[in-house]
Amino acid sequence: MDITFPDYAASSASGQSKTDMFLFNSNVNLVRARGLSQRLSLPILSPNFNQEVQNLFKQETSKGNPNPILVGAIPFDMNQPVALIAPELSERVTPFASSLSPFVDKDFSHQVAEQSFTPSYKPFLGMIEQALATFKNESLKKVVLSKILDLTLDKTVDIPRLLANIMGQNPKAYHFSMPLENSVLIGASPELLIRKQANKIFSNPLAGSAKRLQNAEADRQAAETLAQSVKDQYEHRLVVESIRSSLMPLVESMKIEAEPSLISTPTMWHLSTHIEATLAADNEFSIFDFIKSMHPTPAMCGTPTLLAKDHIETLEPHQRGFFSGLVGWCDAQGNGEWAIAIRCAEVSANKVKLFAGAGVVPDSTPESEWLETSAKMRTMINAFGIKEGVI
Ligand SMILES: C=C(O[C@@H]1C=C(C(=O)O)C=C[C@H]1O)C(=O)O
Repeated sequence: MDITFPDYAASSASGQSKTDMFLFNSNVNLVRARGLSQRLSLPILSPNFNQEVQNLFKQETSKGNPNPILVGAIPFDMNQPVALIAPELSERVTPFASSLSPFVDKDFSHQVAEQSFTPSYKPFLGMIEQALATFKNESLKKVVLSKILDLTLDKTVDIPRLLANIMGQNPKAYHFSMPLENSVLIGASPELLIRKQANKIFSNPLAGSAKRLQNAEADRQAAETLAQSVKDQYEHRLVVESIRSSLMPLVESMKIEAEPSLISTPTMWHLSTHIEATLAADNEFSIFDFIKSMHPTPAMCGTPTLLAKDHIETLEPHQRGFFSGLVGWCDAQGNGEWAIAIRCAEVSANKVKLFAGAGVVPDSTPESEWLETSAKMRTMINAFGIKEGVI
């Protein structure tokens, strides 16, 4: 790679890094990649997907790359094509926390020229009401419904500067910047679907949310209320149970924290559970086998999965694309990391799409789901330095 890791902050701050650069940082691994050697764009559920991945790695190795990787994004709907590439150049390093969050760029700001929600306020409330009515006569337990905020900004977004600001404001998040065909998918996700390191698997599902508050005492109260909330604990349990049952047939042993803990981002509180599993030494699973079995979890889709997915398709007026899908990387040995594509934006020049979803269960209320989804958009609103009250 032409830029060594320690000068990353400087290069991104001075705009040397281009919008065609892929970056994924988990604070365990920092992966940067540039250029296209090969593209993979079939759905992950295609019967020949794993074979295509293997062929691609073989070809990369025969081109003289001893450690090829695949980087990119997997959509919410696994029947849609992935956007994965084998890059021309890549590097994977262990990041040093001190050089990862260069600074919060106070001068980075944007004005909003136009904005619109899909669905807008009233239809969003109607969508949640329809979901609540469904709980009464179907076996649906939870469905995650989302909205999109389309913004037209006063100027073209400087992607490297936005990325530096995302990292500065959210040092503990999974940072990503992924070039798509006509846009860049960029964000700071708090949620890890899977990290695979040799025969160890880690997952950190979140579900159950509360907005952070300015006043320290009120903020602490909000966290306390979330921890005690029967509704949020139920929403969370559905996710953990689903991950447990999808991992069970593939692993030798599994450790799941008995109780969820509270985690915070600069804008939200969440209930979080750490899951760790060990695979049999002679296992031949690829990381994509785990993804196919785990994704989409009830944190992004609902319970039961297929029924919830049908309801999402009927109720949401928009296509999710890569939102609530996955962003990450993997190598030919089956190691890799995939974060959930939330708290992110799709940026194309001065056009920005923000996305946020919320888990709806029988105790949900339409207004609070509207407020929760708006609060989740704050991560990216703050990263763009948008000061006026758009949400
Ligand atoms: C869907 C999103 O967030 C997810 C939904 C959550 C919830 O419903 O409480 C919490 C964290 C995430 O798993 C999002 O941020 O858009």
